[in-house]
Amino acid sequence: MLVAAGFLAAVPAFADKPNVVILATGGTIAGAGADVAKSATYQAAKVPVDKLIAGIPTLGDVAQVRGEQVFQIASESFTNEHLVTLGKRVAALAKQRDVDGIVVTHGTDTLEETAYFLNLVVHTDKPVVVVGSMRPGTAMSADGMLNLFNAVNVAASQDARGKGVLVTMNDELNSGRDVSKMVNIKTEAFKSPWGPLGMVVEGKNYWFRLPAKRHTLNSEFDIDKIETLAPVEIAYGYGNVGDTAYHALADKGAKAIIHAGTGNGSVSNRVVPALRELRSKGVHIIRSSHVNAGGFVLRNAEQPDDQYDWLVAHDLNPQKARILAAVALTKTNDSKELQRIFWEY
Ligand SMILES: NC(=O)CC[C@H](N)C(=O)O
Repeated sequence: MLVAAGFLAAVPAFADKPNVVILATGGTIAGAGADVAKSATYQAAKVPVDKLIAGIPTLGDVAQVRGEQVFQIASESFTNEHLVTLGKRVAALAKQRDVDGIVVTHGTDTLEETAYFLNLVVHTDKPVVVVGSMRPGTAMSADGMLNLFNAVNVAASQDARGKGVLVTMNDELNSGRDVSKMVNIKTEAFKSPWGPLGMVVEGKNYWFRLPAKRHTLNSEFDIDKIETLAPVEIAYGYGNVGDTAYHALADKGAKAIIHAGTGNGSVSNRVVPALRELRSKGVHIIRSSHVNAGGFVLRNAEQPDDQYDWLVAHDLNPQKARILAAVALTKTNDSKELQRIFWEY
């Protein structure tokens, strides 16, 4: 930690160790099961953050660590309000001179959404690391302890600065922008379609690549200026689909609908008229793809987006596209601007 000479007297004796704050929100990493064999049936969001920290005595060798219990929930119950509250807390801590890095413990179901959200809206170059686990701490071969140990190491390290929000699971260092839960029963659950940024092994980071998209300090979005997110919903594409869901979501007030399309964001001819009608009424239509290993949706491929004034989410999966649209719509309602944002972030 760099400290101006004039402030040295105020720095406490443990100042040689970086200060890391763990913001706990729940999930399996705070889960508990009935016995050691229960790796998949257990209750999420049970164990308080102080107990998680106390469970890893060697954390004290890495950093001066303290915890805050922000929420205690399963992440499928995260709302936009939870995102805004958490984002503001991360941003406030990042501004503190006595905080060097921040870890967010999180359920894995929507971890990829929160990590991308923080990556978009928190203006800091300090490491922000989001982490979860696939097995509760009460199970044999629980993965949370090592994942959290790695997360604190990354948050405490100088070389993790300026790389955007990171996710450390299964020894990999992934960008919070790219990473997604690909499988829900393996500890190797989180993957980035374009590969990890690096590995964290025995507390040391090994970097192989850098994020190319705008994030954190280089983002035009700032959580300090956001109070609510725009209502954005997702509708799924599949064979025999009809237009009911799209109309229902728009009737409930959606400002944008993410089309979680088949293949490269293709749209059934049974749905196209409804989407054109909704766009003419002001609802943004954003074509994304629900293919598992990573979609890649280009403008005017499959559908004439220029003619219909629709948008494409490019490589963002539907849930990440929802996050970006919900943030972007707090700044602009212009479709050209929104499309620029989808290319840049
Ligand atoms: N592995 C997990 O964390 C899943 C538990 C729970 N569904 C959650 O997302 O919080």
